[in-house]
Amino acid sequence: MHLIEETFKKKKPLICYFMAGYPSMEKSYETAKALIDSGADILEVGVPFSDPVADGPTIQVAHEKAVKDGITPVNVFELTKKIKSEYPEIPLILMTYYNPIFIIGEQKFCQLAKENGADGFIVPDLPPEEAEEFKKTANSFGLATVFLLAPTSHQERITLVGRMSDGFIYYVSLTGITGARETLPWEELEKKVSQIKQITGKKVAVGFGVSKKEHTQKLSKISDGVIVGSAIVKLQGKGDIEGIRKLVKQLKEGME
Ligand SMILES: O=P(O)(O)OC[C@@H](O)[C@@H](O)c1c[nH]c2ccccc12
Repeated sequence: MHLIEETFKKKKPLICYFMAGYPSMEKSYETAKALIDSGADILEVGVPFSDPVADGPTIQVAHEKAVKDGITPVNVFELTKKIKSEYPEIPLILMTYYNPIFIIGEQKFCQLAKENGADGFIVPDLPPEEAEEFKKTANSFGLATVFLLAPTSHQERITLVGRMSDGFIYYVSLTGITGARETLPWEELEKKVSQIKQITGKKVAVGFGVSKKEHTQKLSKISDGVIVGSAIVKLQGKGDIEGIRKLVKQLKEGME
């Protein structure tokens, strides 16, 4: 069975996003280790890109600095390889905009991802309607493609994503960009997640805005997994590895 699926079978995972190469290659490796050692079940590895349209200020800054420092997909693959060799049981999902895939080529990108320990992809600017070819290629390498749904997604889109998404569906808690929030639209969230689960029969993990234990506590009751990004990346940028450990432990506490 695929590693992502297996992880969801065992528990409701805490999925942690961080940016590769930020604020340095070494620090991003330390970040990954700290995330896993303090309880992250799945990592989303951010691939730096010059025009991250879905990202809020915190992650934008991370993209910008990593790009300026010359971090390339090749560097990201070096990092995933290193993480995978140390933590073979932790799924690594590359979170990348489509452009780097386009430049390297779908076939080659998937091959490199596979060779370097990745387990799948989330490509936020590749709509499922246009992803048939990429999914086919990724799947031929045994790599998962995870797709997103949002509060604005209707039945037809939900059905399509249900068919296209491997392992789980990423439900975006709110319309807008990534970034830690004080509160989430709980009522709508609960309704939508159960609707998606009912239509697709797939696991649904929720991300966007999650920043504290109170959030993970509520989300783990109404969904199959929780995704956290900006709250981590903020600490990552300061090189605050201890802070990352503390945060992940707290978020994880909410899920037990
Ligand atoms: O940062 P947040 O609000 O905690 O949300 C997770 C998110 O960062 C991560 O999954 C992500 C990073 N970049 C993205 C782009 C699109 C969708 C999702 C993402």
